[in-house]
Amino acid sequence: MTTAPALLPATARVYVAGHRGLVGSAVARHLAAEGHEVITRTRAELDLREPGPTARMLRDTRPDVLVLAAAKVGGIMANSTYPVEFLEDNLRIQLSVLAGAHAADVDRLLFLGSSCIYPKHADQPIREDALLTGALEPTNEPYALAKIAGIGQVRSYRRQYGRRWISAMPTNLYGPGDNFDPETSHVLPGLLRRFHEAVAAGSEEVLLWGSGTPRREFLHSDDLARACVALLRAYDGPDPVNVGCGEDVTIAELAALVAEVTGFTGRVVWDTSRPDGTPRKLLDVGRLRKLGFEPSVALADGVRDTYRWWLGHKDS
Ligand SMILES: NC(=O)C1=CN([C@@H]2O[C@H](COP(=O)(O)OP(=O)(O)OC[C@H]3O[C@@H](n4cnc5c(N)ncnc54)[C@H](OP(=O)(O)O)[C@@H]3O)[C@@H](O)[C@H]2O)C=CC1
Ligand SMILES: C[C@H]1O[C@H](OP(=O)(O)OP(=O)(O)OC[C@H]2O[C@@H](n3cnc4c(=O)[nH]c(N)nc43)[C@H](O)[C@@H]2O)[C@@H](O)[C@@H](O)C1=O
Repeated sequence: MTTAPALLPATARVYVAGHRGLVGSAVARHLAAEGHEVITRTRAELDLREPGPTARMLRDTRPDVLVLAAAKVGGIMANSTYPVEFLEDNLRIQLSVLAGAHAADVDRLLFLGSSCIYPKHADQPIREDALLTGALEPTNEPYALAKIAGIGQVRSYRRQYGRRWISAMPTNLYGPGDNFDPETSHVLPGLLRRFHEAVAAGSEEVLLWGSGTPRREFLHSDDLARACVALLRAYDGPDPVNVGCGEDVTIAELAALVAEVTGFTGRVVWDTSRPDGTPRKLLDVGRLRKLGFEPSVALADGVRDTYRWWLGHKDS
């Protein structure tokens, strides 16, 4: 009787696509710390939207495992302002990377989607089977559609070719290496920067977006990386797996925490001309917990750690 090879052999060579990003850098760090050879290419070396060069690189390097953490990513305003890039760049990256990985016989592949693939008014906490049961949140529908297509690609390669490929759906992420641009970032780095600059300028007031009432769940990128490794090691099924911490906060509560961390004591004013986005997207993380994963970074610690990182890097 032959047994299937281990899902993540200790000697596996792993290509981390997007290794300079928030997620890719954390995943690459964790895999390297566990002794894996990590293969990387910068965007200047390889534009993953291009199928020919992507297929050639994969054929030449022959990774055993691929983590797709390269994508067009951004906060609510970036998604609303550049819907074409959020749809097309992501579709193109997914098409060229997955087809190239199949041609290069990559045994294990982890595709990263996002909690925004679920319907805007899904029951909370959101289970994986809520996928495709209702209308999406308009501010990020193009991005969500590309990510839903990616889940479909993974499932199709599994069904037609027996590939041991999987999909993970992370909640909102943050950590060292995040994007702190005030217009295109996600809320957490955006708030750290706004509050920091208000303190530096001696301002009494900080202007934040929306109403402050939407709820979001935040996971540190180190926890996400640990979850990715756990999934590669233990999971081999067609359904996506939610990755979160199981708790959420309102944006107003997050603002209070960031004010405390940055030392801001003034007033918060809400700019309701900016979108709120989805009212709530707390993930049901039961499936991930069954694999033995528990997050280890508390939000307050993670925010402090990310603020420290940014203070050390903001001028470089
Ligand atoms: N951040 C979050 O809150 C969440 C992220 N995710 C998912 O996690 C994954 C990683 O996101 P995150 O790390 O935050 O994103 P980042 O923007 O931090 O990193 C994305 C990486 O992809 C690379 N990249 C983008 N386009 C191309 C391209 N055409 N060719 C080659 N490389 C490219 C970027 O390269 P360069 O550095 O050169 O720009 C960057 O290294 C994505 O799939 C995202 O959807 C899911 C849920 C939440
Ligand atoms: C990860 C996830 O990220 C995005 O969805 P989002 O969760 O809505 O994104 P966000 O982090 O940008 O905002 C969260 C909330 O925070 C409020 N908010 C207040 N003040 C600021 C602020 O200064 N910046 C930002 N960005 N938001 C702010 C903002 O109005 C909103 O109510 C999509 O890309 C989606 O596709 C996706 O996958």
